[in-house]
Amino acid sequence: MNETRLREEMAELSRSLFARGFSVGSAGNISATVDDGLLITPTNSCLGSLDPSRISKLDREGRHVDGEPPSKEIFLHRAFYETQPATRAVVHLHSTYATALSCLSDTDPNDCIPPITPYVVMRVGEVRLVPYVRPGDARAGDLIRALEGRYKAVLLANHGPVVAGKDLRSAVYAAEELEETAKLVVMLRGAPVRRLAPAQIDELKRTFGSQ
Ligand SMILES: O=C(O)[C@@H](O)C(=O)COP(=O)(O)O
Ligand SMILES: [Zn+2]
Repeated sequence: MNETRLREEMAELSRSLFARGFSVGSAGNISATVDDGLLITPTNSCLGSLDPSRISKLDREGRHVDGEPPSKEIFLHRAFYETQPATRAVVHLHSTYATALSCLSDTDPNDCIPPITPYVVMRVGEVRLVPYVRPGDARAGDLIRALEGRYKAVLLANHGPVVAGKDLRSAVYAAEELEETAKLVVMLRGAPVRRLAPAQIDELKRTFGSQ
């Protein structure tokens, strides 16, 4: 996909997320790679009204070369690209239920989103909790790098989800699936939930791989 089309797709998908309440105000940020660097939503921008031509562009060294000033979470996004060669897009949201799980003190940090449906296994996989740092703190990048690329999705403690994908649409769809599953997890709290069995999870991974 060429850069012009990618900018348009970033604005379209962001608008769709905003319209359905996955993001409010100026919360969240989205990035995607291009041949000579990456595009990222401008800091303090509203996902509901991005201007494709004003989206920030950074070169391969992370220098701001075009558009409005980039999201302050650039360290977080770059850490995913550095540790996951197949990742081409990263989505960070404050979507309500995933953020609720990121705040609950009894969320298992190694298994924030249990494998309760096939689709969350196929689209998201295991989700790790990353310790709290202030939004925009470069240490968020260090915390992601420490995971050595093993997780496609994480919850930032007391903050919200971050999801990586092989392209922008995949990352957005995975972020949506993570949020919908977080909603189920919150709704089912206290109920005797049946998780998918390891053999069922293995079958899904064998059949569908990482989408
Ligand atoms: O929570 C925050 O402040 C950031 O993580 C965020 O979601 C929005 O920051 P910008 O992308 O810099 O607007
Ligand atoms: Zn945030």
